[in-house]
Amino acid sequence: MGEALRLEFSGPTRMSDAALLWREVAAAADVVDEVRMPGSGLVAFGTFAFADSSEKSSVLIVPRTIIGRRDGQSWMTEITVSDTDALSDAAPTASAPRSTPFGPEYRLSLTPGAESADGFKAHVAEAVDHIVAGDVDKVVLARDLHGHLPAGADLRRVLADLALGYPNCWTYSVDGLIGSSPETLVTVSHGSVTARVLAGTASRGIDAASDTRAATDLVSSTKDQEEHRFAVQSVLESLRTHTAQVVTSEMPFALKLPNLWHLATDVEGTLTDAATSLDLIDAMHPTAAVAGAPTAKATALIDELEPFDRGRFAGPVGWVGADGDGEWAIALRSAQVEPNGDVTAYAGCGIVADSDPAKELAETTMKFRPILDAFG
Ligand SMILES: C=C(O[C@H]1C=CC=C(C(=O)O)[C@@H]1O)C(=O)O
Repeated sequence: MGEALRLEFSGPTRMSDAALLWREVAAAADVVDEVRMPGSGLVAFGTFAFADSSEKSSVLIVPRTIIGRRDGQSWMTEITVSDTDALSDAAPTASAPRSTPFGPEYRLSLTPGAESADGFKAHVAEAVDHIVAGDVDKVVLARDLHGHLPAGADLRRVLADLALGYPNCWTYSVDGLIGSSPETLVTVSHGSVTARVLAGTASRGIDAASDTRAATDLVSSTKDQEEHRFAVQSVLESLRTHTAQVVTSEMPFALKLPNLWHLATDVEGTLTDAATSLDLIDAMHPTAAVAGAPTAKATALIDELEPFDRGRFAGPVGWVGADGDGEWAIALRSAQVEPNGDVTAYAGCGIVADSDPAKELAETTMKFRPILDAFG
């Protein structure tokens, strides 16, 4: 709740700049932390733009008040900035913030934005041509939906729906970016590094038998395995300079979400240097799960084919503590809510040589479901 400190970044060095500045902020802070749990004490919440050239800012926000809960224990952290006049009214409050009832119910419909359904299929077909021609191995293409929030709409309604509907995902809300992501970019905790890589998707079955078949087919699909392999390789490569003893599950497993199945691989390693979670997101973003492979060629093709700025969609979203530990998800199944009420939602899919434009379009529809249901 509130903002004690807001740090903004942009351009290709947005994450390394954030890592540097956060070290300075943390070193200058006086922290009294009796709880000593991940997320207690000084914490910043962040969301970073996907592209180096994005118009959208990347931010680290230190709230004035944080209510934390972990393993059955709850705490409250109050944060003030002592040497800034503008924040001199940020004196700690003696009592916990009061809860307020949700605002009135509302519904929001989202309609195609800069990329129509037909436009998306045409771009997927173009991407397949590039892959077959050997220009790139995999590229992740997205489309966008737009809407406008009614005045005074209480976003907590949408967040509550997401959190309750997608309990095994990360529900997030940072500077207007909201969503429920199933994919961890990286978690850093006391020298250990973990990540969950997702790529490869199938719809849920309509009954138990067809659902099991959908999962089995996904695990044995060569198209999805290929899509997944690129994503795991990109994570392992980017972790290499900072970690040792990196282990992964031997075979990708099928991860069940309420709206779909994903191919998933868990990765675990040990930090070999003083890298913080911000240094790691800088090293890892963008993985092949959201950009493609090889990275530079895939991001160039995204720039060429997608008719919009992704903003913070598919960028890192999460938190960092004073010691640099933190948890960062990839901002998938997301929507950006602007202060004027404009809403843009995004969903994309990995395109490989065997991709079929109509199936990829259907996959984006499945991936929009968490956001559409929460607003609808
Ligand atoms: C790009 C998205 O999903 C990525 C993560 C999991 C599975 C994916 C896929 O199967 O294409 C994508 O790589 C998205 O949800 O917008």
